[in-house]
Amino acid sequence: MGESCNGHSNGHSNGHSNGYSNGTGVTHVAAHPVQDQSAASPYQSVQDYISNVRRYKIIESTLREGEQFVGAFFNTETKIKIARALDSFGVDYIELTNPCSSPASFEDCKAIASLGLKAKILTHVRCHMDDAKRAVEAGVDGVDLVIGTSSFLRQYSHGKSMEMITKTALEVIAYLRRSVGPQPIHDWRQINCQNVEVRFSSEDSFRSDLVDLLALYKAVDNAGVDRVGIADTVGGATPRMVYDLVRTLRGVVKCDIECHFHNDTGCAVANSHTALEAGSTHIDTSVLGIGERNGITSLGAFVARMVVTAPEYTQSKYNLTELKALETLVAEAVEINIPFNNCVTGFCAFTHKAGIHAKAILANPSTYEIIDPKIFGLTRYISIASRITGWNAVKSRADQLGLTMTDDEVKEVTAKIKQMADIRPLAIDDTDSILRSFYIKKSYRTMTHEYGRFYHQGLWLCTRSELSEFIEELEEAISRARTGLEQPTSTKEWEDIMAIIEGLDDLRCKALREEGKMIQREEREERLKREKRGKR
Ligand SMILES: CC(=O)SCCNC(=O)CCNC(=O)[C@H](O)C(C)(C)COP(=O)(O)OP(=O)(O)OC[C@H]1O[C@@H](n2cnc3c(N)ncnc32)[C@H](O)[C@@H]1OP(=O)(O)O
Ligand SMILES: O=C(O)CCC(=O)C(=O)O
Repeated sequence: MGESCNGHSNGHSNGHSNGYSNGTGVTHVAAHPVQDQSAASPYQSVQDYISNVRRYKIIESTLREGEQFVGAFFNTETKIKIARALDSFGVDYIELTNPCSSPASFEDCKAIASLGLKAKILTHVRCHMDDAKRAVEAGVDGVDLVIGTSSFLRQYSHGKSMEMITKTALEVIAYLRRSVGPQPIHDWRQINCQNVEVRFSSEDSFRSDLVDLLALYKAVDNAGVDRVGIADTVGGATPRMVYDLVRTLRGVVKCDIECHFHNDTGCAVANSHTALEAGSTHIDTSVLGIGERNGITSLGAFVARMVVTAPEYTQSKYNLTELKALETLVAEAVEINIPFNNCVTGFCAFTHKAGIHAKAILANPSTYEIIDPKIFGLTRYISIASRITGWNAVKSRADQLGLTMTDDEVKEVTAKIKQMADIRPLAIDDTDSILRSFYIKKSYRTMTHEYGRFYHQGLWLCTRSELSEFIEELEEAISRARTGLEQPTSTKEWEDIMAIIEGLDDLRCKALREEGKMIQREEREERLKREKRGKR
């Protein structure tokens, strides 16, 4: 049985107070190292020559894509707070809203670019000369160019043909290159000595013509971009589609490949992982996945996935224990709750309920956990307040509360908990109360019995060592009775226990007085003996 924690339980898990936690009847158990999964875990994907799962980079777009979330409004101060928190978490890039969006967007871009963060600061702009110029003025480390390439976007968004897109893209890329320093035209990559990165991305890549798309990517790659991007703008791609497209593109361009997945059909994290397996190098995320419509790959869910796939890389590169605070910061900024079923930080993400699960979790958490909550600075919990609770879980709770019980007693009290849980949902306080009441009744019986024994044992038959032993036993009994007193379930029980304590205390005083007298007697006898010896 795993070690249990003596901390008190308040029914909250992972620090959330979103209205569910008070009634969940959960209790936390001590962190228990997950069995080493590094060697044999089937969840770590095969590392072939093309896969980047063990060297991926995160382009964090809460301050760009996230600002497209309907509820988002970030003032400058909040943007800076979020940027600093992302930087501290360890993301490689922070992407900001187009500085053309508004005067404040431009100023915020400039302010964040001058913070001196470790993360590179990017801004996301239309593949258009005016936007590119403004991006450079904002002083960012890199510019993410984007333009729609699907027939939908060509017709209904910007109205450009593929030829026009290619022409504009090459002009803008050339401009960005010029704007960042001297041009050793023979080798575009050396221009990077100015530390400005250029990425070119197609919007709606999966609904774009593959031949056109690859030709465009080849052209911009030759023009010297640092990355090309693929975007599943409407969130319709499946992992297999992602694998095919990224794998094909990997064979066409030399530069890095960034991927951006919307979550309309719930595939964003899976698609991100698959993209890395297929040769993508950079993944776009946002905190809690916020973005246009229902958003994109969530940073937290993505690192949860990657800590399983690539534990050493992910844990050494990112400060995972900061995830909760980061998500809380963003959740508060956009006035949402962290969803109950959020990966890692959802309030029940590490809460185990069914008796079979709880027993095994107490013995070894790896039996029902793929991630050790400790990696994220969090705690696992066991719910012990339902009809599907088992005695092993109840025993662990009794241990936490410091209530010593035999297995048979725990089984008896488990039956009582189930009886009550069949009638109505229980909170942790209910089960604790059942446990305590059971314990007090048992202790009361024992105490009454002990009291009688002590009382009748009396003080007159004792030697001094018997008396000391008797006092020790009394003190233990008083302390046990006090434990009962801390957990009374009714006034009557409280009064009974008080009476017992007073009785025991009285006996203890008498015994101490007796002991004192004995000591004095012994000392007097000793003195007399010494005096007698002296006279002789
Ligand atoms: C899928 C994505 O998330 S892509 C990124 C989306 N991000 C944003 O839209 C950033 C926030 N947007 C904004 O602040 C504004 O839309 C701005 C400043 C970019 C443009 O604002 P406006 O000039 O008022 O235009 P509006 O938003 O109505 O329409 C978009 C314009 O961009 C054009 N456009 C769209 N994509 C591109 C592109 N990749 N390259 C060039 N032009 C483009 C459209 O044709 C349209 O131009 P129009 O004025 O000739 O009609
Ligand atoms: O720039 C990109 O790669 C992605 C743009 C975007 O937000 C999208 O297409 O959904």
